[in-house]
Amino acid sequence: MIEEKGILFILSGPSGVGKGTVRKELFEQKTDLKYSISMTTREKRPGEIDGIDYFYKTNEEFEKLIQEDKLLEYAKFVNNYYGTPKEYVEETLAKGHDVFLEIEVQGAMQVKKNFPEGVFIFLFPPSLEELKNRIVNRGTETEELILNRLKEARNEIEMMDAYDYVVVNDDVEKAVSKIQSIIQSEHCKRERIAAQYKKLLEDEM
Ligand SMILES: Nc1ncnc2c1ncn2[C@@H]1O[C@H](COP(=O)(O)OP(=O)(O)OP(=O)(O)O)[C@@H](O)[C@H]1O
Ligand SMILES: Nc1nc2c(ncn2[C@@H]2O[C@H](COP(=O)(O)O)[C@@H](O)[C@H]2O)c(=O)[nH]1
Repeated sequence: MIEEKGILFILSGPSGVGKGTVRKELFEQKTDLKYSISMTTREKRPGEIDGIDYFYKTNEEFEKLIQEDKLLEYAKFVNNYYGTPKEYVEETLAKGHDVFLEIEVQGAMQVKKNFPEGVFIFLFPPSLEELKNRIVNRGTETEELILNRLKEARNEIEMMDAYDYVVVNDDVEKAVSKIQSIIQSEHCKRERIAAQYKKLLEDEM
């Protein structure tokens, strides 16, 4: 029997590189991917909606989810918890849909341990200066939080080699188009494996 599970795509990279912007644009264009909405303990930003941007949790609620093993991965990032709901991802993949995660690097490395067959994409800034400009100009963080996020960014960039693909986000449209190509290419790889498997079965008959 040929396995028809969906593919897990993980988009990661330093804070402010444009993961959310690129992911939103990708989902404007590509509708058959399923986005896994994360859980977080951070404060809602103006305009964010519970159940669309994140599922907002208290620390106690989040720690209960950890204890109950309800998260595929989680990380503490600049004093807040972030995590991926396990059941949603597993059930959606089992139904044959591709799932897309947009998460930071520590979490991506946990996913890699449990889902080595996932496709790991690192979004890279055109420069560290531009990364800083993007976080500052977004205007959602205090100066202290911006500095903390930039400090993390240096460690995160060092993990780039653990990823399958690196996409430079100098231009949103170009980055989305590259991610679309990666998705197509991964599907072609799976089709090749399925075809080889089918041929093997036919040869045995
Ligand atoms: N290619 C780009 N060129 C110029 N500005 C960009 C580009 N991509 C994203 N931005 C801008 O950079 C800022 C940060 O983008 P975004 O919030 O998507 O980053 P992020 O990686 O999701 O950040 P975080 O990890 O902190 O959530 C936003 O103001 C966004 O409009
Ligand atoms: N490990 C995880 N990281 C996540 C998840 N959802 C989002 N994130 C990442 O956290 C930082 C900060 O996000 P922000 O919304 O406060 O700017 C960013 O890198 C996100 O990609 C998750 O489920 N797990």
